[in-house]
Amino acid sequence: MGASASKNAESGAHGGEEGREEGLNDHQDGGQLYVSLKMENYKRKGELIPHVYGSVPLVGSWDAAKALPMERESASIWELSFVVPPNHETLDFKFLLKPKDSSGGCVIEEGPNRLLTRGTLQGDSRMAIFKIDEASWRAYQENLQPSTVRGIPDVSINAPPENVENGSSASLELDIEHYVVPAPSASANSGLVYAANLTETPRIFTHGGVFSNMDGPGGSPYPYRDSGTSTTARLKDGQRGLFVDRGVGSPRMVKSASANSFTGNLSLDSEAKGMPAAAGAVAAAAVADQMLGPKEDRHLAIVLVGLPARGKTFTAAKLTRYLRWLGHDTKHFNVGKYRRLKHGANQSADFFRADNPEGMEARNEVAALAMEDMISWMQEGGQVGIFDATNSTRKRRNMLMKMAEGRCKIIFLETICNDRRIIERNIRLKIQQSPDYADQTNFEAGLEDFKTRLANYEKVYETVEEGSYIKMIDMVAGQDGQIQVNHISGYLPGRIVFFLVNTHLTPRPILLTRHGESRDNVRGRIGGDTVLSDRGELYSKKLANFVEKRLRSERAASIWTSTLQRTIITASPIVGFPKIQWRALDEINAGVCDGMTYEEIKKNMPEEYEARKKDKLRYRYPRGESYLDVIQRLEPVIIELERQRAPVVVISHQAVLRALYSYFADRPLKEIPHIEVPLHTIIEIQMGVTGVQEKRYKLMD
Ligand SMILES: Nc1ncnc2c1ncn2[C@@H]1O[C@H](COP(=O)(O)OP(=O)(O)O)[C@@H](O)[C@H]1O
Ligand SMILES: O=P(O)(O)OC[C@H]1O[C@@](CO)(OP(=O)(O)O)[C@@H](O)[C@@H]1O
Repeated sequence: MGASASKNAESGAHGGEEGREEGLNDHQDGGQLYVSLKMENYKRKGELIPHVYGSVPLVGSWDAAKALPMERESASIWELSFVVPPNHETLDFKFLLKPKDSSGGCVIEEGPNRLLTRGTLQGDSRMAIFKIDEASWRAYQENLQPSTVRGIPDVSINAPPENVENGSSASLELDIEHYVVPAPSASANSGLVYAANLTETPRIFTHGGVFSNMDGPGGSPYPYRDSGTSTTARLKDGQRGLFVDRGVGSPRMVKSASANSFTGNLSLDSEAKGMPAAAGAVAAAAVADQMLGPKEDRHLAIVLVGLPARGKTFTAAKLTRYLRWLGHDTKHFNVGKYRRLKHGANQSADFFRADNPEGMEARNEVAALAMEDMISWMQEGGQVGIFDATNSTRKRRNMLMKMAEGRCKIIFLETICNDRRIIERNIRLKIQQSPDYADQTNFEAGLEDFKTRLANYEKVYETVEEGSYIKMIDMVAGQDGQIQVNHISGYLPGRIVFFLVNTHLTPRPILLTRHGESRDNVRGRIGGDTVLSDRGELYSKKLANFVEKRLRSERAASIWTSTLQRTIITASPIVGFPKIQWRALDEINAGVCDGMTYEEIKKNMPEEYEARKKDKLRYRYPRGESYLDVIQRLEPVIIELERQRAPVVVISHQAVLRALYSYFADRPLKEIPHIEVPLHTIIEIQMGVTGVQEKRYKLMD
């Protein structure tokens, strides 16, 4: 049994530990005491209601009929709270069980009376034993440290104290580089790899086919250099047409291991149609589309349009990452990759002339091949295909629309940039990054060739005026950009527009860290709302020191925390930056398991333990959340992180940071629950013009 007390009747968070009594006496001088008694039983499913009765009128004066019923706090935890004056007379009490329907008599717990003096429970906490089968109830001691953060506003800022050293015992080396540790191999380093290399490989390669180059100027067999694949293209003379193995691949089905996960009520038939691995709004929209939408609308093709070096591949990669993270089955098809594999990576600008019939035919052919691959994949269950090429003439777009007819819905996404300086920078980046110029040792010659290629495209470029489209106009040039949309409707297109409106290229760091070690971390208890351990306190000071040094030269920055006190307290020594509490950043809700150790869950709720072990991503704690639920509620956080132009420090929790990190690092959903996010370590995500880069600092063990 447990009791907690504080001066404030609003507190009383529970953390769950037996035998701790600290913290009470500090809060008993005057005012009222908040007392919270808790009982826990996993086996009884509510036929018996625990009550409290005792020596004072408040709890029935030992009259069982007047005993106070406890309230159900979760599936297995019952709670009774009341307020007493700090100098209240000693309260003797006992727990008793009464049947729900008041039919039979009540059962009073065995053993001596329990004693509450000045809000403190006297003696050892002990199990409550009743003389009926399976009726020993766990009575556990609460976290007695009253919240120190309740009632602080959602946004706050603490100014630097005058002449006060920021925690001398926690001072950092002057050089923060001293704390750098290697990032894991699958880290967030898209900025170092050209995005097109990571796109889909033609099926002809993945399914053992052979690429023909008869109609292209490529010539003899060549090995293809591509950091994203190890594919070697073999060319076979005299072979026309392309071999695409259509008999492969199966729908990506989501099978739920947990009865509570979102597919629980869907028929196998609708599962087989390939629902996304998602919860909440994404799942609801997917179900509605399956049931109500026209068949072709179940698959969406985002077809990029734009001149070279306008950020098409960059945007396509980013959108792919976002949609995948939300749980939409999404693939990025880059026609340039198909072209390089079929015709070689070093075509000169001539290849791209509109009056070069061979070049035109070769380019249309690879575009058609990529489109076919994309549609085949959709027919096997794929949801969103991102088709990345210039598609800069109406004729090419007509070809694509014809191919898509009755098979998928097309939305054109045109990137337009009128800023010469940005285009010049993009061109230089392309020469450095694109495999097209990997063999070109003379940078200036590469530059010249690319500019001629660009001019060839400009001659015949036709902006999109047909069908459904989204135009991003000067979106990276500063605040003056705009998005134009035409004929856009539906859940997913709406989300895509919202995402694109908020993204930009302003370089800035995002620092992700867990709170300092909490008392529950020390005890191995999950969830809860405890304060920090001594080591956790030390980390909070080191973190403040680090943030001050790392963000010294930044004009603006903000600190985001959850609403749980371990993150708020971790942020408290940071001064001079606004702090914002986000409920969305709260740790995964462990529902009825909140406050337990993993061992306790294994022992008391073995089915839950096993179900989570089997499918940690989809498993939803009874009355709590799954990782997929967490991802859903983090979507506004991701949008806001994309929208912010100043640095942000996010102080949150293990599960939440796994989900956020996976977005930046483009890690598959299934890996999210297993990503390592160590305590006392800062993951710095640098957003910039080439993508995302990661750096890690470990401030202490
Ligand atoms: N909307 C945009 N407008 C202009 N430049 C952009 C945009 N988005 C990204 N960029 C920049 O363009 C650079 C080149 O982009 P890339 O995607 O390779 O161009 P494309 O695919 O159009 O040839 C990127 O590294 C990025 O810095
Ligand atoms: O999903 P798993 O691996 O259980 O990790 C999430 C757990 O991490 C913990 C610590 O065990 O997070 P944190 O201390 O960062 O708030 C728990 O509160 C939370 O339930």
